[in-house]
Amino acid sequence: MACSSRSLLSFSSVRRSQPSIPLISPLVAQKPRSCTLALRSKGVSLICSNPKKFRARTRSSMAEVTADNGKGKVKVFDSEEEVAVGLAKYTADISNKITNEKSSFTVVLSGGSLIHSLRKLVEAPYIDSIEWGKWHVFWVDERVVPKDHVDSNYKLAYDGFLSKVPIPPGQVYAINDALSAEGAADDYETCLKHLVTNGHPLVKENKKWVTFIKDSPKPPPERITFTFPVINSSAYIAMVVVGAGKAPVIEATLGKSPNSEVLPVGMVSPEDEMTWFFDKQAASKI
Ligand SMILES: O=C1O[C@H](COP(=O)(O)O)[C@@H](O)[C@H](O)[C@H]1O
Repeated sequence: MACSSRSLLSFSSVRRSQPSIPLISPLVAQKPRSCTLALRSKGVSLICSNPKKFRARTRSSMAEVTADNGKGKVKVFDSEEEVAVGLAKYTADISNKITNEKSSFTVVLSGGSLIHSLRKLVEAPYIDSIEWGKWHVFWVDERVVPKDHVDSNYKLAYDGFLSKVPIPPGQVYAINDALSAEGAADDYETCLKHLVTNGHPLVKENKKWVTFIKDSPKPPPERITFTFPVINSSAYIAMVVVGAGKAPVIEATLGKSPNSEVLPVGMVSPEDEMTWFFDKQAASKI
């Protein structure tokens, strides 16, 4: 099929429509990156800047603080380890909710640190609770490199996640790495359009679904990315943000005085629910 390729896995098409596109993605970077250029837009409205509004839930081994406002739920965990547990529970719960009702569950991954944060999902009890056969996996952004290249988001996900779970290979949609960035973006868009058929509001979207860039400031320079109409057609979006290095971006995004400079994450708005997963370091400035 159009978005298939020949390297680490074999790929084939699915025959039915994809009712919704849940997305698992980390925070879009503050600095423009190729994969996120299309996402750079207005700032983000205030979210949970007042810690007093937080509703604390403490378990024996995990401290999780959850808040809610117009922009979504914010979960702050004591450590990255606890973020990983919280993310596994969240993902398994949504997967079970969807697969109990539908024949497929579509998950869109990013690259980066997200894959490490998904590690608990491939451990008990989560791994055994999930109907992996109904999963369909896409990438919200991908570097235009061979799929066995160290920079490939596909390879990152395969090594750290996909190789450990029984998702049918034909339901894992990697980019065609034999094409140019432009060709790969068009090809991925065509692939998506074949899968999102009648019944989903996205079928009426006539802007680009997947775009590309060739001069990313962060190497590798060539990337493709979903555009906002596709991202925002997700039912659920998880923003997973860990480490002190991300604290200034989180402050600029969700702090008391959100940066007026345009942050792409401000354009992210899923159909049903947005959930932010932070460790204490990432949330230290909000
Ligand atoms: O280059 C990329 O980086 C971003 C951010 O990664 P992180 O390590 O800071 O979480 C990632 O979301 C994207 O998929 C990847 O291509």
